[in-house]
This record gives sequence, structure tokens and C-alpha cells, in this order.
Amino acid sequence: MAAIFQTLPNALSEVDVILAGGGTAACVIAGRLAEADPNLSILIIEQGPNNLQVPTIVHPALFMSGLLPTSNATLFYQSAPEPQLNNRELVVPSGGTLGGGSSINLMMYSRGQRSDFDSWNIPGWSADHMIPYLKKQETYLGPGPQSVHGYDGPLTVSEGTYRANRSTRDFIQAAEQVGYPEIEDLAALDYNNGVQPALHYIGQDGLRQDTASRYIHPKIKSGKYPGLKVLVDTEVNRVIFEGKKAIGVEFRPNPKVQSNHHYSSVTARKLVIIASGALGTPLVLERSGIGNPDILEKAGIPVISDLPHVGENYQDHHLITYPYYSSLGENETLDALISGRLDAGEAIQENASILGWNAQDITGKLRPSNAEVEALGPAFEEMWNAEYKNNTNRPLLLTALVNFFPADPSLVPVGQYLTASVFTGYPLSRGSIHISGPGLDDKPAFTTGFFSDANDVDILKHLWAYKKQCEIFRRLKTYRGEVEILHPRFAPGSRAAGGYLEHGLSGNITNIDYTPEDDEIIKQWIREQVGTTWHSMGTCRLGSCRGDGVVDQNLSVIGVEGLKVADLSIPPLNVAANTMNTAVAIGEKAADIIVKELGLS
Ligand SMILES: Cc1cc2nc3c(=O)[nH]c(=O)nc-3n(C[C@H](O)[C@H](O)[C@H](O)COP(=O)(O)OP(=O)(O)OC[C@H]3O[C@@H](n4cnc5c(N)ncnc54)[C@H](O)[C@@H]3O)c2cc1C
Repeated sequence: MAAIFQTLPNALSEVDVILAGGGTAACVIAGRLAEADPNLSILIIEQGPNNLQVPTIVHPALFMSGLLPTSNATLFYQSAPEPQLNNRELVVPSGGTLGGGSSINLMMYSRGQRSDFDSWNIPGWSADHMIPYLKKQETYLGPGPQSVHGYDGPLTVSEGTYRANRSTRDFIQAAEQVGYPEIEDLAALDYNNGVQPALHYIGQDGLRQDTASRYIHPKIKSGKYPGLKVLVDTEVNRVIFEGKKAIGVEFRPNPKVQSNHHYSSVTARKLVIIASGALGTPLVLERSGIGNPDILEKAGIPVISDLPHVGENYQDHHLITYPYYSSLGENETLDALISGRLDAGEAIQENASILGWNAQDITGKLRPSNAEVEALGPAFEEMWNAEYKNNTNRPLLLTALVNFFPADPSLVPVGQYLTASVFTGYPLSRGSIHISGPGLDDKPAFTTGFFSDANDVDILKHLWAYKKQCEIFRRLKTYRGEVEILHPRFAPGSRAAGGYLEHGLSGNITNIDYTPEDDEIIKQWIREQVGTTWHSMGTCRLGSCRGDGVVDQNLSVIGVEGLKVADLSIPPLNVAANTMNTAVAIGEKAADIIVKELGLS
């Protein structure tokens, strides 16, 4: 029997463990359970396609294809119109293929801070408890303290096969001038307030390190794990219960790619694990009768467990990108590949080393100075004093240097572009996602909640971020001015107004003085532009001990038996990092918990 299929073989009507969703965390869990017992029958059910050897997935430089609206490897969750965002309906992409987000993401390697895990305040989930799982997942080929890194895990973390050295060094000297030193290892949990040449989830062979390719496919290929099976292109509708005990799931072939639309079911002898991501998992739970009774009753679903926090507490990081003209050469950005001047097919045939590049060579975690905090006003200062002042481990802003124009290339002249990507570490705003009806075809009711915090402090964070990234970029030797269409539209004559500069800036560069009118223009721009960082989380949070949880410290769904959630929906509070590392760590810890509970070790 094949191990990966689109139709469930009759022989598999009953298995030991079912994973609903085959994304980042799910592949880690399935792989580790198979290692613990190769004969344990494990069935992953993934709504999207197999990712094995798909060129746009395995070659890092082709990651933009996962963001195209036509991508069959991506799920797009659309929000309702949000008044505080100029009534925009935000679209939040999420992994939609085997390997989930790890198969389509931008491969930035980044880890939460020590105080992030500690702030969750859940027994067994502090930073000290999580470090073994941060280590276990990686083969780390970067600098920094060996005590917090792993050197024999499935995911290689390296520089990849390509780096634009000139812009890397240029950015580091510019950041230094603005007050942010180079830090050896921002992923070591205890370091902050500086910049670092970025590391990536890219192997030394230049290939993406997604969890399906590293935890699942090699095991299937080896033939030594007969119990490990994957059903792709198949959507999980709901968990089936006998009383309060989860005994299986109901699923249907994904109608986007399969012609048979009949619902079927499969029985789980031991455990059902929902790992459909922070935007998918609450929907599966609610369709199964677990959630807020008001929402379930409105959708016509009988209540199995009254858990009002399912689908609440939605968080992301709020992202804005600011592009700049640059004097870089063709081989120092990805613009030629993205715009089609460099043919991707030829590059693959020639095995070009640029394919092993995600074009993000710098990562940074930054905090404002005391004077900058004061200048942002009393509401910001109050928040700062409560949440950051005495915890120097927390960055306000995360940034990356991006070597390409981040939108439709036809909007700008042919050339090479540098872009600041800035996102805030711990937004105060919260959103939610819920079912609007009983079935898979009912569009979810989704609100990102971005910038919905009471005192507009999340916008003030981005006001500071705009000014800070601008000062760094103005000091780059290759800086040639702002790309006007993706910067605030300042009034003519404002010192902040920018545009193309033939020779960049020289001499003693001083900071721009922004007027109150400039600040208002920036804030309005931010409202109009803010978008997702694709870091959805928090919708099924850990926390029975606080009475606001959906899962307990062992990831068991509260109020039922035989059902766990294990993905990025479980963190109760945010991490100041790109989130793949945390999702993988959750998968590793979940596997450990399950191996012990099932008596496999
Ligand atoms: C475009 C993008 C760029 C990103 N860039 C980075 C980066 O550079 N660095 C970084 O660290 N992080 C990045 N992230 C974030 C990171 O990849 C995610 O946080 C992480 O992958 C989430 O893992 P997960 O296991 O919680 O969910 P996912 O990996 O999203 O897995 C959920 C899976 O469930 C499946 N599913 C959903 N509903 C159903 C259903 N009803 N039935 C069956 N299957 C279902 C989905 O198809 C998906 O495969 C990025 C994410 C995206 C989307």
C-alpha cells in the first residue's frame, strides 16, 4: 500500500492516531510518534496537496509563488471589513499543503525571547522547559551559545547558498550609526536590541527545510515506518464523539481538486489531534461541538463542550514594508527573478546558487530610547512602563532587510530595490475567527482586530517603527531614496517627503524632524497599509488553570476525552519572533507528551 494517497484505502478505516491537518506541527508530531513506534498506525489528513519535490516549494528563492492568489499550496482567510483599518477586508494567507506554513513561508529563522515563554505562565511551558524542544528540532550552523542550540535535529538552520554581502554589511554599519549594534545571536533567547546577519531554514544544499520534507518524507522513503500514512487533498469536517470521547473524524475529498464529494469517516483507537493551524483548528473544534454555545447554536451544532474561548484571542504581528531605490547590482537582489528578467526554469536547470536564497539577510530586534518613549505620548508611555521598561528582554519592533521590491514589479522602474520589513512584537489588539454555519463551505466570520486596541498604542508602535527604519535606510551607502508609492504621502515642503535620489545622501546625515502634521500622515498611512506577518496564533489557548483556556497543559481539549490540539493556536501570548520555530517546538513537545501518554517510550 502506498503511504501517501488521495483516497483512503479500505484497510485504513481504523487507525491508532489521527492528525487533522498536516502542517508544520502535525508533521513533527507524526514523525516523532513513528520513531517511537514504527508500527503505530498514524494517519495525517491534510486538506492540501503533497509537497514532495514541488519546485516552487523546495527552492527558497521561489517563495513568492506561495503568496500568489492562485497558489494551491496556500489557504487565504478573508476578514470582514474592519472600520479601524479604513474598512479594509484583510486577507491572511496560511499554509495549505503538506508541511503547512513551513512549506510556503519565507524561511526566516527566529526564536521567541526567554520572557515570552515565561509570560505564558503555564506549568511545563516556561523557557527552561521549552529549550530542549528548541534544540531537538535543529541542526544549527550559526554562531552563539551552544547551550541553547541543537546540532543534530531534522531542520538545518544555515545561511543557505547565497548572501548579498554588500547590503548585509552596509545595513549593519547603518544600524550601528542609529544606535543598534551587531549582535552575535538574537535567537539565543536572552539577547535583544540589535541586528544580526540572518540565518534561514535552508540547508547547505540550498533546499527549504520544511517539516514534511525533514520529518515525514525520508521516513516514508525508507520503508521502515509501515504505520505512517498521509491522506492529502482531503478536508476534515469534524471530530466524531461517543459521549464525550473523540473516536474519529469525518472528512471529505477537497472539492477544489477531487470530483467525489462524499463524506466518510475514520476511527481513531487512541487519539485525535487537531493541528489545522490557528485559523483552521478553531473551525474544526466548533464544527465538532466545542466552543461558545451561542455561536454553536446559531450554526445549528449541538454542544459537546462549552468552551467560550475557542476562536478568540486571535493574534498576529502587524507588518508594513517600505521599499527604497538602491544602487545594488542585478545579482544582489531577487528583483530580476521575481520580475521574470531571470528565468526561473533556466535557473533550476543550471542549479543556480541564487535559488538557495530568501533575500532576507538581516534580522533585528529593536527598542526605543527613553526620549523616544516620552515623545510618543502618555498612552504609549503608560503601556511601555507596564510591559517593557523593566523587561529589557522584550523588543518593540522586529525588522528584516529584504532585497527586492515587495509588490507588483510593474509598478516601479526596472531596477534593484531594498525594503524594510517591520512588525511589532506584541500587539495589544486581538481578533477572532468562528464558524458561521455547520459546514465546510460556510465562510468563517473572521476579524483580525489589528489596531483595535483602546488607546491606539499599536499604531504608535508603527509610528516609531516608520521613523526608525527610515533613519537606518537613509544611512545605507546604496540608498537612493524612498519608493514614493509605498511611503506616506507627506505634504510638499515637508522635510519627511522623499523620492528617487541620483546619488543617495552623503556627509553628516541628521535625523528627520517630523512635524505633528507629518505624524498624522504617517498614522493614516499605517492604518491604510498594515497587513499580516502570516504569524496567526492564539485562538485555542493553553490555560485551564486560568479558566480562559481551550486546552490544558498536556494539550488535551478541556471537557472531552481523547482529543488534543497541537499547533500555533495554543500560545496564550505572543512571541517576538517569526513563528515557525515556536510551531515546531510545540510539535516536538506535543510528541513527547503523547509518546508518554500512549506508553510508547
Ligand atoms: C506566507 C508565510 C510566510 C511566513 N514566513 C515565516 C518565516 O519566514 N519564518 C517563520 O519562522 N515563520 C514564518 N511564517 C509562519 C509559520 O510558517 C507559521 O507560524 C507556522 O507554519 C504555523 O504552523 P502550524 O502547525 O500552527 O500551522 P500550519 O503549518 O499552517 O498547518 C496547518 C495545516 O492544516 C491544514 N488544514 C487546515 N484546515 C484543515 C482541515 N479542515 N482539514 C485538513 N487540513 C486542514 C492546512 O492546509 C495546513 O497544512 C510564515 C507563514 C506564512 C503563511
